[in-house]
Amino acid sequence: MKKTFIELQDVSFQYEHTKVLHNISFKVEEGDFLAILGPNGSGKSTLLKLMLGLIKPISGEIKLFDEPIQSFRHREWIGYVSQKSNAFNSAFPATVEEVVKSGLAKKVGLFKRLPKNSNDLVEKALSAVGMEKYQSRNIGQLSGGQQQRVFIARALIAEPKLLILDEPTVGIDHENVQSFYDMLASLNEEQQKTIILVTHDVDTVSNRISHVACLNQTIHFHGFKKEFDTLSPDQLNNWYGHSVRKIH
Ligand SMILES: Nc1ncnc2c1ncn2[C@@H]1O[C@H](COP(=O)(O)OP(=O)(O)OP(=O)(O)O)[C@@H](O)[C@H]1O
Repeated sequence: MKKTFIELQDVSFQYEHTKVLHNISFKVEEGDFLAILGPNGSGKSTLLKLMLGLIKPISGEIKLFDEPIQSFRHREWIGYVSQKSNAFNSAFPATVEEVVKSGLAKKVGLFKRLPKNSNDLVEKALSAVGMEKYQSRNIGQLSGGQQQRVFIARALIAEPKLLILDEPTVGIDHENVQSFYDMLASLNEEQQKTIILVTHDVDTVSNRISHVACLNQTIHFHGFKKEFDTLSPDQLNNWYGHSVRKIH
């Protein structure tokens, strides 16, 4: 039987007086490659923050790797790449290698000595995202998509079981989105990484994704990508609250 990595049961959340999430229940299992899809303001980032334990629900229960989130201690099992991580300007004084190495702190502790094989680990993480040739480049000199790959490598170096990516394709031009998804699919299939990403853009829900969850304050649909493809445009428009295009 597949292991459950994340489970939410009747989770609700509000900021002061604004209700954001209502009775959310769903599971993410080992091996899933899940896209959480929802319009701007639908609560996607809030849902990720709840899953990461950065905020607490007002009601409901969250489990990580079958343990209540309150007692879960293996933070290094979860790699998170936030929406704003690739907002570097070209003068930022850090190389790709340094950025990726900084991800080791999560595994070995902030002030501990880096392992002897840390250079090999950097190479391995960079090659998993197709960025091995950029090791000594300045991070600020890379494109948005390349920076995003480097930040995924920084998460990968701590060897997480689960990768959580907030709007990873923002800043990647249309021609490069497909190869970006191919890279994520190879992390999912060849390196057995379970992946959750959130996106507001229906057009970027690639065929490489295995599952889709549609979120707008609550979960309107959660199932295989193939089932998602059979939904009518009207259903999708209803959940979104405005007209959206679905090309896949
Ligand atoms: N710290 C906060 N305090 C009060 N309200 C907030 C806060 N953060 C988010 N919100 C509100 O909660 C709602 C959901 O925000 P959230 O960022 O989770 O949505 P999202 O789906 O990730 O949006 P986007 O696609 O624009 O990033 C929005 O109405 C937002 O204005």
